[in-house]
Amino acid sequence: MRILLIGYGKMGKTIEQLALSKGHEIIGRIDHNNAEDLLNYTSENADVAIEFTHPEAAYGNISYCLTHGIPVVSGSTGWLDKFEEAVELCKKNNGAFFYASNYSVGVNLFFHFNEYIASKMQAYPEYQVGIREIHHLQKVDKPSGTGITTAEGILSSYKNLGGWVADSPEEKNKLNIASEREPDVVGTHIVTYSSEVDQIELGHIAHSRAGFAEGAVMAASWLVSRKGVYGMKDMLNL
Ligand SMILES: NC(=O)C1=CN([C@@H]2O[C@H](COP(=O)(O)OP(=O)(O)OC[C@H]3O[C@@H](n4cnc5c(N)ncnc54)[C@H](OP(=O)(O)O)[C@@H]3O)[C@@H](O)[C@H]2O)C=CC1
Ligand SMILES: O=C(O)C1=N[C@H](C(=O)O)C[C@H](O)C1
Repeated sequence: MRILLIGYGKMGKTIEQLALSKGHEIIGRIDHNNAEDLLNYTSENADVAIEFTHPEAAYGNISYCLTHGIPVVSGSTGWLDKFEEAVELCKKNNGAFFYASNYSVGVNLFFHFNEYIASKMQAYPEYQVGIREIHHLQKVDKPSGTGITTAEGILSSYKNLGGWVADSPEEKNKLNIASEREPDVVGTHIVTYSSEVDQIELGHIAHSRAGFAEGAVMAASWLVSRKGVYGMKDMLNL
């Protein structure tokens, strides 16, 4: 595949290495400094774009791809207030758009088990549920996209909780997502059910960015022959 990398930071570089090792071609690398070079790309020269940038930049990059016939795989977080607009744009342009807050297969299994556990735990109100996410110091958004997806998985069963809150454990009728920032932590997510007498935990710890890159390149290969809006549940049949 001829891959256009939009975002050439930690993820862009990890994806490049993996994609080259699998025999793909990187036809362009876009970052903050050469953002206008995006205008050089269309469906004529790019088979797919893989976009990992910044909350402020993601929607613009995705909409460019969707309006220029380039299938786009995005992993950027912190921009999802515009997600429905991206979905509409994709439909209007008969485009192809893949989004995941986390491309690791392990995290998507964690999402699956998280939903199952929540469906059982909601019957036991003596357990208070909470989420912790821990990331490196360079992360610009919080809570993490993965933390928010985890919260949505719990809230689909916990109808009595009126949404999630960030770093506000005192709001007892909401699901708290606690964010911690520490040097060199790739991405850790832990769901805790805590009672007076015991505690149950489900967690995922990423040891490197390789799992995110694997999933993103897999999604790009999967998307190029499709039209529509997709996520990891579609690709992995979860
Ligand atoms: N879904 C998933 O599985 C994962 C998602 N992420 C998410 O991916 C995103 C990127 O993460 P990461 O690579 O670690 O971050 P980095 O900060 O290392 O890299 C971000 C890159 O985006 C570039 N960028 C910023 N603004 C623009 C713009 N306007 N146009 C084009 N490029 C731009 C930056 O350029 P410059 O350096 O010049 O500013 C940099 O190259 C984040 O939102 C993160 O949360 C991360 C890991 C996994
Ligand atoms: O910024 C990161 O690094 C990560 N971001 C994603 C998120 O916000 O969930 C995924 C992963 O945890 C790493």
